[in-house]
Amino acid sequence: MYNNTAISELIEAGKWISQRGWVPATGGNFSARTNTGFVVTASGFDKGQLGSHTFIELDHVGNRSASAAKPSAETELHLCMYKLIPAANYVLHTHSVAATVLSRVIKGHSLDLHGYEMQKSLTGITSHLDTLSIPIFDNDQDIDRLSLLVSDHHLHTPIEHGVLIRGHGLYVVGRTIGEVRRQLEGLEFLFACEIERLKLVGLES
Ligand SMILES: CSC[C@@H](O)[C@@H](O)C(=O)COP(=O)(O)O
Ligand SMILES: [Zn+2]
Repeated sequence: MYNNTAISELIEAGKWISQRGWVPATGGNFSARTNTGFVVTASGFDKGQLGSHTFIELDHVGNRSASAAKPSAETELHLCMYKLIPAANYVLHTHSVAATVLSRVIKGHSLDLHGYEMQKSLTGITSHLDTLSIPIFDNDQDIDRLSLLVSDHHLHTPIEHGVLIRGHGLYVVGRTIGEVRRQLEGLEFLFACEIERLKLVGLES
């Protein structure tokens, strides 16, 4: 993947994600694997108004070439995903209301969804009877420590679609820009459904 292609795809994705309200107030960050490493959004920009100057190039181990802009504060989590999941070529991190609230309301270490036809929008899920499990990690301002936790977890339970960070947001991965966008949209739909369901039946159901 060439840097310019990746950057254009992420700029487009950023507009779409922002229109849906999933990256308010500069929240969120995006990246794509490239021939030389990966590109990640620079820190503190509105992710709905990205331009080529709002991306930072990093190599395979996360070292960056000299640049005036600062890479995302959560770059280490993107690097972590690329190291853990060889098939992941895109990582989108969003801060939707649904992901933020649901990850707080569920007290355990995973959100387990079943019974929804739309689970099939996630790669590898073929039935509403399957369980779609998204791990939840407690938020931590120390992103290196959080990344280590994610890496340790992956050793016994491989991350397939993404992870939730409690009270913070979602990280979703994909092989292509189309796949990562579909998985993000599918998960957001399911999170919204699950919140509505829990409001009606209560947390224990
Ligand atoms: C707007 S506060 C959110 C940030 O702390 C962070 O969680 C985030 O997603 C954006 O950080 P950034 O450094 O712009 O990539
Ligand atoms: Zn964030």
